[in-house]
Amino acid sequence: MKKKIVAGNWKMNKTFKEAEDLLFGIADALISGRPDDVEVVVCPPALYLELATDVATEHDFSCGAQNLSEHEAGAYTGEISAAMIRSTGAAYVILGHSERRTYYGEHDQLIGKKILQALRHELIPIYCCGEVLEEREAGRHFQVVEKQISDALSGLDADAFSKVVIAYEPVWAIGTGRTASPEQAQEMHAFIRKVLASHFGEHAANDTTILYGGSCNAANARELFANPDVDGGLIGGASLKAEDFVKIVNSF
Ligand SMILES: O=C(CO)COP(=O)(O)O
Repeated sequence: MKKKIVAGNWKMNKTFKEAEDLLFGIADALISGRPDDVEVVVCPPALYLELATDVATEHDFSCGAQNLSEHEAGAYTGEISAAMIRSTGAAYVILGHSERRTYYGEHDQLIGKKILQALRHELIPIYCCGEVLEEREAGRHFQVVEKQISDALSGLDADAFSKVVIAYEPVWAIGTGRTASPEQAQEMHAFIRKVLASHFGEHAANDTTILYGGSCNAANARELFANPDVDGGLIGGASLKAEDFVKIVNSF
């Protein structure tokens, strides 16, 4: 089912005490007011997931991880499995983020395996796609995003899309302060829905929640979320301050 979501990707930030403060800060700010129909998702480093889900359960928000292993279990030093993440009470997992593609060599085929692994363990993948600046300037952004979607999601049945979130994150907008314009975001989100319809059917297109990510903040969220195909945001920097993050939640 398509829904409104605001998700915070903390990336590799916060010590334990800082994470605790931020989680309680978010909980407090949400108590002061929030729209009923927006799901709030917090994605801290995996180390803090159990703590986060404890706070989240009491304050009606959800949690997600930032990555998982494509393997089930076993001798994979340093990896974290889907079952482990699910056992903390987390409901979501960010997969295919451009930072993982760039710094850790993740590619669509591997990400596709991780998506299936997430679904197998009842985690909702937030699949990130988006072009780099060169690709946009060359007019290849639609082609790039279509390929990322068809390659990584090719193993899914049409029914799975009710349990998949897509985040369009143009790489040139991530952490740069340069946001996609509301028109650019809407244009790409509508295109993603068209791609989903043509590869997986109308249901997949209508069921899938599509978030925008890339320098989304309290000042520009309202304009971005006002677009018919923008179902919410995946927030990086602005999710690290409780007040800013909850302002974004209240931008619908
Ligand atoms: O990468 C992002 C979320 O996953 C976006 O990061 P910023 O909001 O810091 O640009």
